[in-house]
Amino acid sequence: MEESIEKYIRDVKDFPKEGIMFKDITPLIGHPEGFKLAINQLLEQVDGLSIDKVVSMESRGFFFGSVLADRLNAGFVPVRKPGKLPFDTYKQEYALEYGTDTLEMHIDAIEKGEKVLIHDDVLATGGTAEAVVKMVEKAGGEIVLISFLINLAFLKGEEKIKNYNVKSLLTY
Ligand SMILES: O=P(O)(O)OC[C@H]1O[C@H](OP(=O)(O)OP(=O)(O)O)[C@H](O)[C@@H]1O
Ligand SMILES: Nc1ncnc2[nH]cnc12
Repeated sequence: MEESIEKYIRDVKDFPKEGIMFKDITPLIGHPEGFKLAINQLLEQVDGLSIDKVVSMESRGFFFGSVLADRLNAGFVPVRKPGKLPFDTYKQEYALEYGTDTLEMHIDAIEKGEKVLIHDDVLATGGTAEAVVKMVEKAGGEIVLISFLINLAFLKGEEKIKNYNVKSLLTY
């Protein structure tokens, strides 16, 4: 059986709020062998798909998203929290497992018809991923894969992005 990244994920109880079991990926990225393993497994998920742009969300999505873009010879598109991107942006509100927020993406970051991989570390309620999907589609991008390290399946986030090709390395 293929080695799992699971041993590098730390559970932190009641962070950032009581009742949340936080999946901490800092041990994963802190161990070179864990980081490499995760990168290689994320690349296996892409499995020959041609990708023009990798889109990832601030901030934990950036850890792997930019590496994937380099390895796939794709461009990298940061989706950021409000007020951080300097040029004109699409804006999308969303609900989180622990609050609400807005995300932004530059309006010229994706060209019509470009093939897009959306990557984030964790799929929880799916609000973040759904917001990013909406902005990518507003820009005219074609979403070929939405990839995660971890799917917290009990939060049913996949239902919000059920019409897409969704893959995760670990499911809880
Ligand atoms: O599926 P959802 O319920 O929308 O939650 C998943 C999102 O929550 C976390 O980000 P967070 O907003 O905590 O920001 P961070 O990456 O900057 O820590 C995580 O990195 C995902 O982006
Ligand atoms: N439980 C959780 N652990 C880590 N990241 C998250 N993002 C949303 N919920 C999370």
